[in-house]
Parts: sequence; C-alpha cells; structure tokens
Amino acid sequence: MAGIVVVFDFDKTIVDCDSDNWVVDELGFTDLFNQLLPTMPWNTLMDRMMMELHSNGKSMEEIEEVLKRIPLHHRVVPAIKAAHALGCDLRVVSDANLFFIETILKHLGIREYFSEINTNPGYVNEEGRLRILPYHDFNKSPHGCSLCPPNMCKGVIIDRIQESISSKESKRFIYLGDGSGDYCPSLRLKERDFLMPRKNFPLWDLICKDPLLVKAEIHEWSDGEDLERILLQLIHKISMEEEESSQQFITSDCKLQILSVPSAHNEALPKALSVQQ
Ligand SMILES: Cc1ncc(C[n+]2csc(CCOP(=O)(O)O)c2C)c(N)n1
Ligand SMILES: [Mg+2]
Repeated sequence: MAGIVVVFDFDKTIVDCDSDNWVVDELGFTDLFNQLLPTMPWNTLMDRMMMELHSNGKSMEEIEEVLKRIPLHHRVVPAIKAAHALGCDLRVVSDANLFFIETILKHLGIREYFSEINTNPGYVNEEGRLRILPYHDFNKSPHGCSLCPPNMCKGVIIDRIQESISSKESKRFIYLGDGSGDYCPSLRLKERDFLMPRKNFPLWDLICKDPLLVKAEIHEWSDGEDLERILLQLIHKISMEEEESSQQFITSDCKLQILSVPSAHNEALPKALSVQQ
C-alpha cells in the first residue's frame, strides 16, 4: 500500500517541545534570547543565538548532546516505524532547522524512514559555528503568503509535494501538526486527506474558529499515545478504502471485457469469471 503520504511537523509533534527553545534554555541563554526576540524574526534570531553560543565557547558537541536528550513521547518512534512498515511515504515539514532535526532523527535511528525533510537549512561552517538560514530567501523571492512567517510558508511546500506526486497516482495525505505555521498547509489539504491537529495547541485553536475552512477530515490528538493510535487507524481506514475501490475497478474492468466478448464465446467463459459479472 503506497498511496499515503504522512507529513509530520517536528517541534511539539515528533518531539515534545520546541527544539530551538530546548537548546537555548539547556545551554543557559534564555535571557539573551528573550531580550533579542522583539528585535528580529525568529529564524534570524536562531542564527544569532548560534553565533552567541559559539563566541561563548559552546561547542557543536555540547549542542548535539543537548539535542540527543530532547523530550519526546515514547510512542512516537514506534508510530513512525509502523507507518513506514505499512508502506507510507513519510516526510517532515518544519520551521526548526536541518541540523537539529537530522541530529535528533539519527540519534533515534529513524532518519532513513523519511523520504524528505523540508526545513530551514542548518550547517556547521568552517569556524565550527552552526549557521541557520531561512527556507525561502525573503529578500530575493518572498513567498507572498500572509498567514506564514517570511522564512517559511508550509503551504507552498505542501502544494509542491501534492503537485510532484498527484499527476502519477492519487495519493492521500495525513498531516500532523501543532503550531500556527501548520494552519496554511492545513487549508490546502483536499477532501480525501486527513488533518491531525494537536488538541489545545495554536493550530487547533485556529481551526476551531471556523472548522469549515478545512476540507480534510479532522482528527485531534493530545499525546504520543493518541498520535500512534489515530495515525495507525487512519492508515488502516485509507488502505481498506483503497482496497475496496481497486476491487470495484477490477470488477468493472472485467464487466467491460466480458461485454466486449462476442456472444458465441460467452458460454465458454470460465465459471469464476461469470460469477464476477
Ligand atoms: C507566535 C509564534 N511566534 C514565534 C514562533 C516561532 N517559533 C517557535 S518554535 C518554532 C519552530 C517550529 O518548528 P515546527 O515547524 O517543527 O513546529 C518557531 C518558528 C511561533 N511558532 N509562534
Ligand atoms: Mg510544531
């Protein structure tokens, strides 16, 4: 069953906190972060904080160690492994950054379960300092969406994923997220898709204001246990539906073939085939 794309937000969906805040807080830079927050966009601030960590002697190893002990619910990794084992195409769409996400996913042993990670670029430069850049270069090519922060429109990314695959086969999406940045992609899901907003988080609050704006079927979740149960139920439900419709397709295909057989040959049809008429 290869007809399902599962899109995961990262912070407060795969892990149970904001990875940016986790690193800043654990390394003791919360006050500076809060002081600078009103003065620049979040993504720019994270790059600046990495500069501050570097100039204060915090090594990449220390940042990695902090990332490896990020809090997450114990059922999330099994849920991801099960969805992958069932043949789903798993992708990450996140406003965190590539370095944090890959460090965590590799540590958990699940990096290879994801076919794609769409996020802000993050890499260690020649000075050994982590650079964090915007996903969209908002000076050169603004994404033009008023719902999203300038560095990343997750809706544009979802559209791109939908376009890249929908021409070949009709894939169905399950989108899991928590934040206000997940609202724009939620509005772009289709009737046959599924949205899993985390209950009482900003995405859920936004949906509750006018649930009819979302075309996808909505299934809320609260913790990793819910996430696992609901995600696997939805995958099962979609697989059953797809199986039923492919059975119908085979049956109607058969009817067409049978109708096109000259009547003299009809009597010679094998019994099993006539049953399908
Ligand atoms: C009201 C408000 N102000 C600032 C931010 C910035 N912010 C906080 S955590 C985070 C990373 C999200 O990663 P992921 O997409 O994986 O959840 C970002 C971009 C926010 N979310 N909400
Ligand atoms: Mg999130």
